[in-house]
Amino acid sequence: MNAPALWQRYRKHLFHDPETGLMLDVSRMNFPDDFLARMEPAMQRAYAEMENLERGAIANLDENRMVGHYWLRDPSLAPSEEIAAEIVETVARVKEFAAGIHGGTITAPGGTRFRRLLVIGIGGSALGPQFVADALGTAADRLEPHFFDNTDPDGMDRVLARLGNGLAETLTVVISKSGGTKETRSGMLEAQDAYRRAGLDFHRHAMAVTGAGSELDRTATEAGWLARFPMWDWVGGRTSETSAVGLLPAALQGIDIDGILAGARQCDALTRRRTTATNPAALLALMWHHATGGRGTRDMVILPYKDRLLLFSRYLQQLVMESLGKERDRTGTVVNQGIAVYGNKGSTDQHAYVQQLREGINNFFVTFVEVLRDRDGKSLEVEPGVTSGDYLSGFFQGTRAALHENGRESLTITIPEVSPATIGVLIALFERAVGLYAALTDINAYHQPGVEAGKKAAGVVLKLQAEVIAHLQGGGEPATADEIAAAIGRDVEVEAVFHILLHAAANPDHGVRIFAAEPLFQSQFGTAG
Ligand SMILES: O=P(O)(O)OC[C@H]1O[C@H](O)[C@H](O)[C@@H](O)[C@@H]1O
Repeated sequence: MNAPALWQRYRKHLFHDPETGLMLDVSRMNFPDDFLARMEPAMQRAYAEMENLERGAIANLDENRMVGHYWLRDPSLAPSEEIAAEIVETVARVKEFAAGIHGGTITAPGGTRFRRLLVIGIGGSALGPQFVADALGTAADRLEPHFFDNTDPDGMDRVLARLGNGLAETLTVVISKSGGTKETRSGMLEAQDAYRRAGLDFHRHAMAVTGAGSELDRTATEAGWLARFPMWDWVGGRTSETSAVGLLPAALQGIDIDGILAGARQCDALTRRRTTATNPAALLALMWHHATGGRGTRDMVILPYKDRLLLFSRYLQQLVMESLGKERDRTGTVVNQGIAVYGNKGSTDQHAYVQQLREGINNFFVTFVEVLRDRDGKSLEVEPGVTSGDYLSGFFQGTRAALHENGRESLTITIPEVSPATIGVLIALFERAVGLYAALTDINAYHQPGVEAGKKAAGVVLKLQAEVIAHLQGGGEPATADEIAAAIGRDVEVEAVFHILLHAAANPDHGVRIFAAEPLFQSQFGTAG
């Protein structure tokens, strides 16, 4: 297609909303001229389904739950006065608590002002807060955010080292919808121990965001933590950024959460439209369907040309892949659905994998995110008449053109700047696009049966570990993994026994020693000493 034809295609399909500044360009996606018309009946059915969802239908049938994240930014949509009131009250409490911290009416013991924030969570209880904290953080942040988002001891030590002697002025927020996630519980116990070792009362520095009555809720209540904020069963982890999960850490950091909510609300109104050409989420969902055949045959590469949006792809990996990556569709048919998501930021990624995108296997489509504003204020000229921001924009446009010239598809989301409102827009845009795409492909986007398997398997490993360690601590001569597995009647699990022994021998915690041999699996293990 020559330049005039491309310009015509660009103008024909360009979505632009003057109020939010949001633009969506799908012109470099090679969908046939009749594609949108062919998909319209299915799209209308998806709109109808989404309207029912917003009215409070049990849209998550597998867990018999409503799906209410849209109500979080417009409580008037909630299906009951009670839910609407809970939403309004929670936002008010979040803002009130943050104001108390910032104003110094809520302090650590001895009147110490809180200056740092340690958020402990994983999955949807960390990825959204991390994305927003990075995207909107500045040197003027009221509390400096830090995260435990894994059960990695060294990872937590690194964060604690950065906090140094600052635990006394660190407020810890433990986030877990279920209240029972083991990684988050490990993080809480590790943090609690660090406060203890610093001679501090953890409960006077701790808050929780969790489901009412959960294990975490009970812990926080019994220990008298500073505050607890609710998570509801009609908000999924990966769609919880506009609930207290995201709003509390953001408000404590000093971010304008009303701006985030307003942007999301405005985008929700746009993506509620039933005229496809004017609905950016519908256009996104249709482009995903075109690019992947509704089967996930191509990967979604997220390429924001803005450092502040570096974590957007990690956030979208959960939102898209945990929603769409399902074994069965809603009829029970095995479909093994999903769309893989990866990417970091441009132009940096041009020096990493864009080579493959340009010339290699054509198994992807790119989602560029263009941010028009370069920075606050003017830039210096890095060349006569050229700024670094001009280069960034030039590299975005050049990469988009270079991919197109070689038959590689891309779409471009443009926002005027990175702000609370535009971050709210981006979050809401993809939440809706995922929901609409799931409707098009008959998937329940709102449950995650697959993650339970991994959790159960971890429990089996830890039970086996207890048997192995007990056997070794019972004395006896050093023995190989084969001999130990046989001795505890676990011959079949000998490989797992071997991994358990290798890990135990690498750490001082269980008193296990390796007497190394080659090949390695003939090494013997015994108790140290
Ligand atoms: O918030 P929590 O209950 O601790 O759950 C944290 C995460 O756990 C699992 O991985 C779920 O699949 C995620 O959707 C959830 O965000």
